[in-house]
Amino acid sequence: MTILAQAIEVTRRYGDVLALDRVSLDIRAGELIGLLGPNGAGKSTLINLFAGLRRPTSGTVGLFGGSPMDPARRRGIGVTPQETGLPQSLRVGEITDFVSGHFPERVGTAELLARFGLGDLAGRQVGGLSGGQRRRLAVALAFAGRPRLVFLDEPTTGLDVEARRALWDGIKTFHEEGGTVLLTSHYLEEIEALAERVLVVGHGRVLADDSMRAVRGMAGTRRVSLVAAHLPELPGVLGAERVDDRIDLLVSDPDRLVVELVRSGVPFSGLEIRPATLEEAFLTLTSKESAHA
Ligand SMILES: Nc1ncnc2c1ncn2[C@@H]1O[C@H](COP(=O)(O)OP(=O)(O)OP(=O)(O)O)[C@@H](O)[C@H]1O
Repeated sequence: MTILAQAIEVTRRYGDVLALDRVSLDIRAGELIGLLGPNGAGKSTLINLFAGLRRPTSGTVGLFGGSPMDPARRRGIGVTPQETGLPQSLRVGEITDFVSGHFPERVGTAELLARFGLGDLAGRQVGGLSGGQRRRLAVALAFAGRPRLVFLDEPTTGLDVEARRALWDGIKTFHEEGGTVLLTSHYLEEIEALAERVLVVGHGRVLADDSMRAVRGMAGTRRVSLVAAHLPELPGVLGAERVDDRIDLLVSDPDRLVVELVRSGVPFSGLEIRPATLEEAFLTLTSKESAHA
């Protein structure tokens, strides 16, 4: 599969701060990648390097087979940073025309706005938009120049459920048409809903880079759920939660737990075992990392 962007042994320092520490990864055509990591893990720095806004301290960053500093290559990407400032007095349609005008190929303004649920707002001044509408416009603009590769840094932070879904639809349509996306999010359900590949970063290092399914399983934990009045001490229980008469146990070895449970003779029913969620995997991966840091 064609590699659109690549980081090879990339380190980025800001003075004494080591934001990225020998990171290597490929972004291949057609992928939708979720980039996860706690605050300060180095996610925005990585996007800035791919977008040619920063240079690595050491290592190599490639975009479309050359340097991201080359403006001709940068025209092939779309970026929405975490914070954007849009001119308040311009109308939504005017800003969209203005941004599209910088690109040789473009999505028509009406089509672009419709894709992101902004079709009715083309004539509205940006100063009159709600925070959520403004954020959706900022994300839509990343797609204006028919990019091959889009970087979205926390695209839906602060959006309500409906606005978030409108944005997801726009991102999904782009991806279904063959577009490539790397997005960061603090909403794990967003990464679960959109991404096929998950990258977990912590302290500037890549802690996991695999399919959604594999990353979920990586933590090696399972959730065992059952109905019981009380439970004895059981081996390998990492966490427990009771809701009414149902008890949820986060465990490392579900087989052993069930054997011990049966051996204990305590009555129980409704036994269910399922893989850990992305959130559980994420917490396990990043807390292991802090323990080693
Ligand atoms: N311009 C800068 N000057 C100094 N330090 C910086 C600069 N930009 C980032 N850093 C530091 O580099 C580290 C990585 O920051 P980065 O913004 O890449 O993290 P992040 O994963 O995007 O975090 P968040 O989830 O909070 O957005 C942090 O310790 C941050 O304080």
